[in-house]
Amino acid sequence: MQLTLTRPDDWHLHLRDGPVLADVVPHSARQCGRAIIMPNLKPPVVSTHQALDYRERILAAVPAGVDFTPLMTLYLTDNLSPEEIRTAAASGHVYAVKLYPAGATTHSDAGVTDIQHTLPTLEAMAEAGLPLLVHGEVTDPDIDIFDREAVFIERHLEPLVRRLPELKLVLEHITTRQGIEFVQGSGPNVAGTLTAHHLLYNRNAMLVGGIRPHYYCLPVLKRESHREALITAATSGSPKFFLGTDSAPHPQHAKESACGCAGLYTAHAAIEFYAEAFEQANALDKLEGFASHHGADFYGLPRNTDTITLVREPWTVPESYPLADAKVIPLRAGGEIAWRLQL
Ligand SMILES: NC(=O)N[C@@H](CC(=O)O)C(=O)O
Ligand SMILES: [Zn+2]
Ligand SMILES: [Zn+2]
Repeated sequence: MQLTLTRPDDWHLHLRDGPVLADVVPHSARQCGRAIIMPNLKPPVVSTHQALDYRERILAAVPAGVDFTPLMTLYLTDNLSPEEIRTAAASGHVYAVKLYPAGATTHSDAGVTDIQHTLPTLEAMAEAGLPLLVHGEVTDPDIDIFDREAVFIERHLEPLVRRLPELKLVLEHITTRQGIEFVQGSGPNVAGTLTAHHLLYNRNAMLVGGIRPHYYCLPVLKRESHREALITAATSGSPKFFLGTDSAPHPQHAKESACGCAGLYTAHAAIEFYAEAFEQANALDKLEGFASHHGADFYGLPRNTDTITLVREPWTVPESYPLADAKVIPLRAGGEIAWRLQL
């Protein structure tokens, strides 16, 4: 069996920086035409100038003969100015701004402490048509980690959408039924990305039979009823939902630790994982819209014109991939994947 689709794009990707680029960029570049590159470097990408420099370093790691366009983003802080938004939009290479609540996830210390502080900047974004990408979790220590997405929507996103109804907004890596309902209940300028791992796994994968750090990410995997809501949305054909892997490489030692980092590495087989999830839901006919059309349409970019082909031919994922002088343990390490990308 074979499946040919318009080349997908990844609307949420972490590539990191420095020598690891040479190891991780080729994985995404062989599948995706474009990717929205997350700005949570250390220090974060907070200016157009930094984003353009980072873009050059990514391009230098794209293998010869491969066409891959990094779509850069800025990291929203309490201090990002409306002027910088206009510069970013005019650069032609910055496509969105990322909101991390301070302390919510990996490298988010510089994040926003109060969305109210950023309103003039968000207004400039609405004017420029630059989307706000949201890591939607509260950081309030009183809120249970499994409830942090739902509470963020109620406390912050719903008021924000009421305050700035014209702002384009993407709720990233949705993990709950409440996240899906928020996107469905909002206007056409509000969309959501879904990761392959949240479509394939519930929290048992992380916690049954031992604690499995390579399934730990933020927002954390949720219970099965939430996963089912994500699958229903992804396979619904709604243009509001599209592919964003959130592939987030961490060195093996940083994850296999008493305090392991959040993030799953899925870029080595992203489209194959999504194909598996859609096949399980009997909805392979909906994969192309989700992976290759809806995101480009939302961002107002042309769809890719070339195609990829997946063949139903199982292969075994390596136990690890190199990550500069360390290793990254990919999702499904040592296990089988049903679909293979034909090169
Ligand atoms: N998803 C994760 O668990 N981690 C991401 C950050 C993020 O997307 O929140 C990372 O940068 O490692
Ligand atoms: Zn995030
Ligand atoms: Zn992410």
